[in-house]
Amino acid sequence: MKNTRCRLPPGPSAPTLVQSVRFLRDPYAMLAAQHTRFGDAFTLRLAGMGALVMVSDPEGIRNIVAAPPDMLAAGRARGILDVIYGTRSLLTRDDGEQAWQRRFLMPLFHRSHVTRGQQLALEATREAVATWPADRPFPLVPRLMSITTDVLMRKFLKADRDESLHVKELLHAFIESAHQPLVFHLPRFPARLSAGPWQRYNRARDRLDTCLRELCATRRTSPGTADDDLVTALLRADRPGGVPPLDDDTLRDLFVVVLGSGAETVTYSLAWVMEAILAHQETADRARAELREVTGGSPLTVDHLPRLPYLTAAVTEALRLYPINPIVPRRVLGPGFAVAGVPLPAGVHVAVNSCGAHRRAVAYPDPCRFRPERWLDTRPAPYTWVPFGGGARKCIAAYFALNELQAMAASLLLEDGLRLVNPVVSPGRLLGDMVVPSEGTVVTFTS
Ligand code: HEM
Repeated sequence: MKNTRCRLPPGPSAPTLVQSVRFLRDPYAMLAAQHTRFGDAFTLRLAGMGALVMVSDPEGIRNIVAAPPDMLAAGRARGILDVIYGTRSLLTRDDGEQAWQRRFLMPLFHRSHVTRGQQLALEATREAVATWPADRPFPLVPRLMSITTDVLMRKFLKADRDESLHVKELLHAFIESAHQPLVFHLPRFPARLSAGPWQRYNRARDRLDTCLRELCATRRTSPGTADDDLVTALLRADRPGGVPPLDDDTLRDLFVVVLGSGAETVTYSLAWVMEAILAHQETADRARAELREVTGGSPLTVDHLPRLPYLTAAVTEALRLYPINPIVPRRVLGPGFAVAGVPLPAGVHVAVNSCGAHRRAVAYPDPCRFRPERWLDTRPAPYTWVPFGGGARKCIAAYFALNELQAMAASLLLEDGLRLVNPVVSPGRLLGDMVVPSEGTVVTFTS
């Protein structure tokens, strides 16, 4: 261990527990402090990951995301997520099955599906906002989670209203139980002691898994169409010769990845987008003025969305300052990979430090300022804006999610009565492997 420490880029000397607690409590502040102190390459020690080399310069990032899979593995680096997504989906594996699942799922998020996704996002947002409480503070995050899950369910689950509600309830209860810090960081414990948060987690997982197994059984006997039902599409998929059809456990993991991680990532990103815009009065006024001009007072439709350059810039800028996955990790599998000239031994983790990359002054003058204008005439230079990761394991839904975010933000901003209770951007806290606004974005709403 001592040797390994000597060979890695420098980093804070505090014990793993102390570094982990700091990261858990305020990930952005912790990473910014280390970036200022050590520069573009430094080593953290975090519980569940061990030594983690963080990289934020474009060339270093390119080297990470372009490394061959037998040198750096993404799935194995995400092992901490097994507690939610299991071990059989593309998220947490690196083999030929991962490649097959990726090839199968990517077309479902292709550009040709974006307009439909935005339409669903506008409908679901409008319906939800009509039910929000007026004139009293409430956290926006759970309400956004409900909308983003509805969008994905309407796209991927052919089910009646009651069945959808049931699946949604079980999915949310399961995710919430898995996010309890004790469960998330010590998931193997419940095998020996089923009590407290582990007991809640085991029960929630069993209920969800039973429901999804029943769903698979129903789809086997009375399928939907491959166009509107993910389970049917997966059951009917052509598998390469000799590869067995997908079993229920794999279908379960894929379902939880697409609906669960899909909804969470969009929810937390949207919460940051809304905090950033609403906390900056000039930005909020300008985005609302743009919306009013483009819609001309008529209801917002998907046709208006491509004509909102300022709002699009504000979304891009919010994802720059508040990337929900500030650590995009890979596991070093063998010799040959170096960071800043330091060869990394097998077994350590190396990660794209998106938080650091997004706050480099050379790429972004006045980097800590929220300034959507910087995007009005510019596109990000390669490997300087990486909220969706990169390379062969880049997010399969990046373009789809970006457009969904823009549609939902537009719909929410048209509500003039939506205000932050405390009009500043909150610090973040870690929830699972994502950063969320610490208080869940508390707002008031006057209809
Ligand atoms: C704003 C929303 C989103 C953000 C910020 C986001 C971010 C990310 C990031 C950082 C990665 C890791 C990339 C890497 O390791 O290089 C990733 C991977 C992934 N994302 Fe997303 N994501 C979002 C939305 C979604 C949605 C809506 C879905 C599906 C419905 C999705 C499904 C996936 C999957 C399956 C992977 C793993 C791909 C693989 O390993 O081959 N994401 N995402």
